[in-house]
Amino acid sequence: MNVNISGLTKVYGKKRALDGITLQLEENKIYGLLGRNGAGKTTLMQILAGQIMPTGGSVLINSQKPFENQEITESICLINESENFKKGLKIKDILKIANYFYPNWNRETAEKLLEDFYLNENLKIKTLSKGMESALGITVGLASRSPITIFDEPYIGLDAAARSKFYDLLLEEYEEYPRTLILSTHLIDEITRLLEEVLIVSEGRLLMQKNTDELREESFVVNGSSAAVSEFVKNKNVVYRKSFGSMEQAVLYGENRMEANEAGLQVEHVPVQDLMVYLTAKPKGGVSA
Ligand SMILES: Nc1ncnc2c1ncn2[C@@H]1O[C@H](COP(=O)(O)OP(=O)(O)OP(=O)(O)O)[C@@H](O)[C@H]1O
Repeated sequence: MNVNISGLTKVYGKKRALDGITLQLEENKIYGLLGRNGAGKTTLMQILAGQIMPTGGSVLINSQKPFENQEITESICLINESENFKKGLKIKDILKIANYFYPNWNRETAEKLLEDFYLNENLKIKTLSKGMESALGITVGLASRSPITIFDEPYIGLDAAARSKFYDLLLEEYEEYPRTLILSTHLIDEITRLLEEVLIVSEGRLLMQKNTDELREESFVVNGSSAAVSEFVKNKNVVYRKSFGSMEQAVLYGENRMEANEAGLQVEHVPVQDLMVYLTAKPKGGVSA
């Protein structure tokens, strides 16, 4: 399913949660939706999933508006950080509802994932720990096999081993049954390897949409003498700079790392999480994609 978002705004009272977002998502890719607290990620995902209405602009999924449009919403599964399931139900009830709601629901996958996360179908939602509830959300999200599956920080309470299992299961499922996956998380460096494209949102605006490999190639840290670094960064896009005595470090975005090598500077990789922090820092605000 293709997603076309144009000039999308969402206003809550005086707050512009989304402020003119334009982007396209292609079918069967894994996207990372990144940004600081309050950037507008959840709002964007809820609009995509047809759960809330935009204030302005348009969202078209296969040329249709998603809001209260069952033909579209049954093809989208949004798993939130918490409160995905009614407390009084049992896990097996959730699976039955999911089977009814999602046309591509796969019962065997759900059973396998429950086993992988050591969850018993007879447990009531209200007895689940935070981590167990997250594992159930992940199970429903992956077993839904929805053409657009969105995970909004789905790892609350999951320990590092369970998160790592989630990432592996997600890749396994995606390889076997490709779909569009949108992941939003603050644990950015954990998921970077999964992402084909990175989207960074800041203060309701899309700051960047880039292929992850290109992003890695075009962003880097240079270290060297202050004189050499100052000379190199002239007229370049520097997103962060720090001095240590006579030495200096600079982080560049959208530049050619070969030039830094040729200038004799020490060049290092910059983690996407750090890059996001630099790009969304105030007062600089960021740079164009
Ligand atoms: N229902 C609402 N009523 C009023 N303001 C809201 C509502 N939902 C979101 N907002 C505001 O809109 C802005 C964007 O919120 P949103 O939850 O989309 O951000 P986010 O990027 O998902 O943040 P986080 O990473 O902290 O979850 C915030 O300033 C938030 O306070």
